[in-house]
Amino acid sequence: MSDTAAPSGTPGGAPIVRAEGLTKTHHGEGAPVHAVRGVDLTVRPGEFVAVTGPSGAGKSTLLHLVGGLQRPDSGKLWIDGRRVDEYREARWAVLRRRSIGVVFQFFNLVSNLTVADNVELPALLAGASPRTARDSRAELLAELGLEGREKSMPGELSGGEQQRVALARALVNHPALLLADEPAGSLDSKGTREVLRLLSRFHQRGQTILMVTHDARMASAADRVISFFDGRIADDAELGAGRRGPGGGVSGVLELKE
Ligand SMILES: Nc1ncnc2c1ncn2[C@@H]1O[C@H](COP(=O)(O)OP(=O)(O)OP(=O)(O)O)[C@@H](O)[C@H]1O
Repeated sequence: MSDTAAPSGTPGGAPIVRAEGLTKTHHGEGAPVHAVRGVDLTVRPGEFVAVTGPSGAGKSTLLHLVGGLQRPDSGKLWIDGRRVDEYREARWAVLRRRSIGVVFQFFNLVSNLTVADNVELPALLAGASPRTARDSRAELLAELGLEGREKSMPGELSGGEQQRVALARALVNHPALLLADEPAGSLDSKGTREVLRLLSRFHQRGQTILMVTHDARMASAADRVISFFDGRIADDAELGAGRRGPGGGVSGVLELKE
């Protein structure tokens, strides 16, 4: 297989994520922890996939491998048709800037930059002109209900607002893949509903999403739910087509009360 060729034969175009036999063992203070033990995974364009499972099952490690935040010990990984498992950090950084948005449980905004700068920075780093970065930032912040908060510092915002800024930052470069690691894990129920509604909205517009969550309601927003147990995929279930609205979204989620 060449460096850039995607595995063929997939209806509807090349997968956004394709993993074969991914493994990762953590070497901490105690015994080695086999967090990911030979995972095969395909995520197709436009899919919203939730990964659930007990604490310590290896869900976050899997997400970190897919986003290049950690390196696999073995296995192959393609992102958007490119073979990436042997990329070094500099190439991963470029790939993440262009093709992968990430949101984390604790937002990870740059605390001494304004909301506007937090969102514009990845666009500028990816080569957008200042004007394009500004326009994209303004459009996303308006869409996410954050108009008027451009000059605020992250610490002045609620958790839900900070997570919406993090979502804007993750999406500003129109990534092929959005990775979300417990995106509502530190939010109250209102913040959780907001994040769920926004993820569903972006998914309806075609955004491919891979999300780790403990929360069954968050998982129910996805097309597909992968149960992760002891470093392996224990179950991989497509949610029924009957649950989908006309745009491909899940009607139950869209009906959630504001
Ligand atoms: N950097 C690390 N060094 C050592 N061990 C680690 C490291 N990261 C994760 N682990 C261990 O690997 C296992 C899997 O962790 P991981 O965070 O991937 O699981 P998880 O399913 O996401 O758990 P949770 O839902 O609690 O976040 C756990 O036993 C964890 O303690």
